[in-house]
Amino acid sequence: MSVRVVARVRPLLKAERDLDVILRTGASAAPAPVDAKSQESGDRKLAALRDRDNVVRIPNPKNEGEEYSFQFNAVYDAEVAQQELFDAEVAPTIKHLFKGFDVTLFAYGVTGTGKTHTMRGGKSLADRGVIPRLLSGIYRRSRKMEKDSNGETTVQVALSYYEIYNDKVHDLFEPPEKRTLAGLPLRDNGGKTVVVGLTEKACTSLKEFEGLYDQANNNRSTSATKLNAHSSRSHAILGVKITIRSPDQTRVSTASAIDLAGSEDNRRTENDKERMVESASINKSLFVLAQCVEAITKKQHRIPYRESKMTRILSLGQNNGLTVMILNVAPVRSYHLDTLSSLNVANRTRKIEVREIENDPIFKGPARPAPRPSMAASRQPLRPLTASVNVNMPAAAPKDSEKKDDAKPMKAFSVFSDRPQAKPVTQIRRPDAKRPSLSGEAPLARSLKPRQTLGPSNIPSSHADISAARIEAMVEKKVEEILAVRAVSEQSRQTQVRELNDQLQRRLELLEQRIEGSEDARAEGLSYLLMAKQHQARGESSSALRMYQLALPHFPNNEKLARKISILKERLQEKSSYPRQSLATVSPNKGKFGSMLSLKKEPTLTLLGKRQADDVNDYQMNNVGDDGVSSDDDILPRQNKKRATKGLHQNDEDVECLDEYENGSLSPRTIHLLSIVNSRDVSQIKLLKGVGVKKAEAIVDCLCEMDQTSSEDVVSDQPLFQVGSLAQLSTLKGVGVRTVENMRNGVLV
Ligand SMILES: Nc1ncnc2c1ncn2[C@@H]1O[C@H](COP(=O)(O)OP(=O)(O)OP(=O)(O)O)[C@@H](O)[C@H]1O
Repeated sequence: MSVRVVARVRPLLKAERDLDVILRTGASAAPAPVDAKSQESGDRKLAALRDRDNVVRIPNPKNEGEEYSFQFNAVYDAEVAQQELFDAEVAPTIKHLFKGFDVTLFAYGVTGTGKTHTMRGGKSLADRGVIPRLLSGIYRRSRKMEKDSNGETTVQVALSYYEIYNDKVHDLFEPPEKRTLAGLPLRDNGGKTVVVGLTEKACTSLKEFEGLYDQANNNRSTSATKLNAHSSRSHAILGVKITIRSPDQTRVSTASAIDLAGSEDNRRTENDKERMVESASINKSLFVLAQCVEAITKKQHRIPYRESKMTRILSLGQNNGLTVMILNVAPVRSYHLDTLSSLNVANRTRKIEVREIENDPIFKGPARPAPRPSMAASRQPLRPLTASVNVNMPAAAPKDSEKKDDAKPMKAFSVFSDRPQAKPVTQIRRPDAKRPSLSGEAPLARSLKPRQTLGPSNIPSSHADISAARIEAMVEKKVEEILAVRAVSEQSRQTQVRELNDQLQRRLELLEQRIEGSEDARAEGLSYLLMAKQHQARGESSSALRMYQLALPHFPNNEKLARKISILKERLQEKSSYPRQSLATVSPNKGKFGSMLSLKKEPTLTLLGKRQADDVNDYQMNNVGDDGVSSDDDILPRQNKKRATKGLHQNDEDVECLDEYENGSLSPRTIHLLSIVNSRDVSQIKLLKGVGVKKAEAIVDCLCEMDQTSSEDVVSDQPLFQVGSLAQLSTLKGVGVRTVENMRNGVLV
């Protein structure tokens, strides 16, 4: 089925005069065939409505004696009310919508020709445009469907509404301050172009719709121009998605109602810079639309859809379902060339075929094989309407006029060269019927030369003899357009660059963080390795093993490290099978846990006792195998007897300290010091006087080993090992008496 194209001529506005009317509408010499089926079904009224006047006639701008005529599916003159247009063109599409077909309705035309009036309309009931009437029809049909099915079928209506302003998509359901510079992105989804991140609002009644629609329209970009006090500066697209759920299937279809911005001649609009930029963007997208239409009808390989967001979304000729184009035209001379250009585009659009394919329903229950799985996704082939040859040429066109045109090149539209006819002024009515007629004024019509020029896309092919002045004007217009387009692209390029910079900056930061993170992790791993080596060098194999194991996650694929760990494990296992009795016999005080645990059991260890313990330690160290691996060596802290004896009597503090060593009574200072050590918190311990990070770590490691060994060898829920005295503290690995003194002296209580 081809795109249905209907023309609507608007009435004269207050500032326009009857004398300037140049358009004529009239019945085609070859009326469109009335659908036999609809007659049979008794729908004669609709058939009559649609079989109305279907030709628009416009004089040749260069020779007023000649007239071009364009035939459309229907033509609605100035007297046609909103209701009539809706009943004839839009109401019939609603039933298709409910059968699962998508419907696209769009208004096309020059600025100020009545597109918004047609689509949105006025506030009064009679003035309501196509969109509110469409919604009203949808709700009425939904209620009926739900009622007829006794509530088994439900219909949900959801709305989306967005505009394309300066080739950026903005959600009209969102307030303008939420807009981003780049607008919303488009994506291709199964052959359809979708806007990503668009708000979809469920809407249950016409009243709710009116509220939403009015609110959203306040967000639309409109401005006053010289040609239209409320000119739309954007293309507005309303999507009405209906979801019909019956017990066995769900059908989704969408009606898209599009109010395109109108093309404008900037010499007539006297637009300022901002309006110029908008205008250039509007003109560019409409120019691309015209190019798409031309490319489709000429069966060209490449259709430039992607050159503008509007053409991408409209996807004329690629969208399934039904498409109705309403061409809005102004009847007056000041629009002469623009009207001619619009008529040309619309005339070509008629030849575009649209596949009448309904959306696939979603079945409930077990999955059914899709009837044509490839069809839903594949795009339809583009082809011109084959039966549309010379559609504008009325069958009864005068033969002599054909002969007369023999020598001329073929025209895309028919030309009547009969005598100038009386202008059907009665057809072009002003909206305000009470307005006094100006027909008595001096006939200025002829003196008013059209100031606008044709764009290169829409110059009729017969215009071989265009005057130099006209060419100059065309060139001037084109240059202006190109400059404005450049301004738009420069603006968007700068935006892109800014966004790119932001993105790059963010990525750089992330990268830095990652590198820093990995470097930190590597440094940590290396420090574990270093500590492991130090432990190993000291013969503390189990500590070394622990450090190697801690290093392993930082070097996950390091075979050497894995090998070291397994060797150490083996050695430790071998050693753990050594008889422990030897130790027990050496020092009955220590029991089987070695010196530290014996210290734990003897918190009041004296220096003498300590020395005895040291002797045992030395003995044990001597019993360690060559490889330094021993079951107890890692548990037994080394002593620094020399340092202990040397530093104990240095001052009063030392004396107090010595007392504590000897009698085990703990001062608040010592209790505090021990609580810090027992906290096993490296960050706290390293702050103690004379203790750096390494020493703090060594202390914590030593305590952890004690915990581990205690829990492994004694009882699993053994409480953590606690250092109970200064003496005990001084026996820890890396801590001598001197260190204990320092630590204690530094503690403030
Ligand atoms: N059929 C009509 N009956 C009465 N008034 C009309 C009709 N069509 C258009 N008008 C009037 O013409 C003027 C311009 O119409 P409108 O704003 O709809 O044009 P437009 O094509 O949407 O313009 P733009 O592209 O600049 O947005 C308005 O004042 C509108 O009320």
